[in-house]
Amino acid sequence: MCQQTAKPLIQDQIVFHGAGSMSEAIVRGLIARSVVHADHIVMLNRSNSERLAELRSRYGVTGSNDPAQKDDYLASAPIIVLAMKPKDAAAALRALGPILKDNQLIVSVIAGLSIRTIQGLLGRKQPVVRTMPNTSSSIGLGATGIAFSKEVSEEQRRLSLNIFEAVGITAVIDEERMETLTGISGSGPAYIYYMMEAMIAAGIRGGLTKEQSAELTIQTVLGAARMVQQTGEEPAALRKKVTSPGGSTQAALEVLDKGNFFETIIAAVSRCAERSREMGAALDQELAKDKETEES
Ligand SMILES: NC(=O)C1=CN([C@@H]2O[C@H](COP(=O)(O)OP(=O)(O)OC[C@H]3O[C@@H](n4cnc5c(N)ncnc54)[C@H](OP(=O)(O)O)[C@@H]3O)[C@@H](O)[C@H]2O)C=CC1
Ligand SMILES: O=C(O)[C@@H]1CCC=N1
Repeated sequence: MCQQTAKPLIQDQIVFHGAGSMSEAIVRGLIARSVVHADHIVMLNRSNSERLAELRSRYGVTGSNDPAQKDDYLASAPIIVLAMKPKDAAAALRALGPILKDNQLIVSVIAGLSIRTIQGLLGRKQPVVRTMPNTSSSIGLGATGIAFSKEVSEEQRRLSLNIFEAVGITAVIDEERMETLTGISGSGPAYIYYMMEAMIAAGIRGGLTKEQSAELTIQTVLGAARMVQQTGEEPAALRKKVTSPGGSTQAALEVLDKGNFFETIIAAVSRCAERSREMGAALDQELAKDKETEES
């Protein structure tokens, strides 16, 4: 019997410009869900050859840090995902602009970097999709914020949504809200991991084995998230159901309140958003430098 292999949803080549944690999370998710075939994925970095070898052997993707080869890939790919650290973005965009053609889609995952600054540093009005994913994309449970520049065609919108819907949920938002979203879902996994670290440590201090403490913590976080999702009840209502008056949970929550837990989380989200804006402003200054050089 002839076996039918399903055609991947995305047939276009995707070039990841930057081959770190975030690129890997997206690539892993795309490949695991057969949304893009590994043959159509190219991962580029600046210099780390060992990392490229690891990605090649793990996912079967193409990897390169050879400057001429990288330019060839970048000059022809219909989709380029910008995934370097913000501090490396200005130089990368200045070098990228002159080799691009009009219709190549730029998808940025870079925190703080605005569509206007991307187009300014490229020196051309390229179609740009600004996104803020998170590392849970690697297991298909990502949450990605998306904003489009007006140059993005309907087909390119669909294509970029396909990429991120394949690795989790998406929220199309006004670009001005991207920093707040970063504070919630982009960086959010780190807050949850931090809380889990503390819970595991507390279990160990109380005499549980490391394995027991970790397993119980994981299941508790998983169960709590699923309860909110599946019951549709507000977190506050579910919290009340755990909290018997005068009981142990109430005693624990009183300690959290003494540490101003609720407002501390809100302050952390707010500082995260502010830091994203600061990183964006630093990249804006790079653009201002380009304009000054042009004028002088
Ligand atoms: N990690 C996360 O949870 C999230 C990250 N992001 C965003 O993703 C971006 C990448 O973060 P992350 O993956 O954690 O970073 P990493 O440090 O893990 O990876 C950065 C990658 O960029 C490469 N790089 C640097 N300069 C260039 C260049 N000029 N050309 C090509 N590649 C280059 C590096 O290569 P080499 O190692 O060879 O120098 C490396 O592969 C950031 O802008 C961040 O804001 C967004 C959402 C979540
Ligand atoms: O820490 C950072 O800057 C990036 C952005 C969101 C998650 N990590």
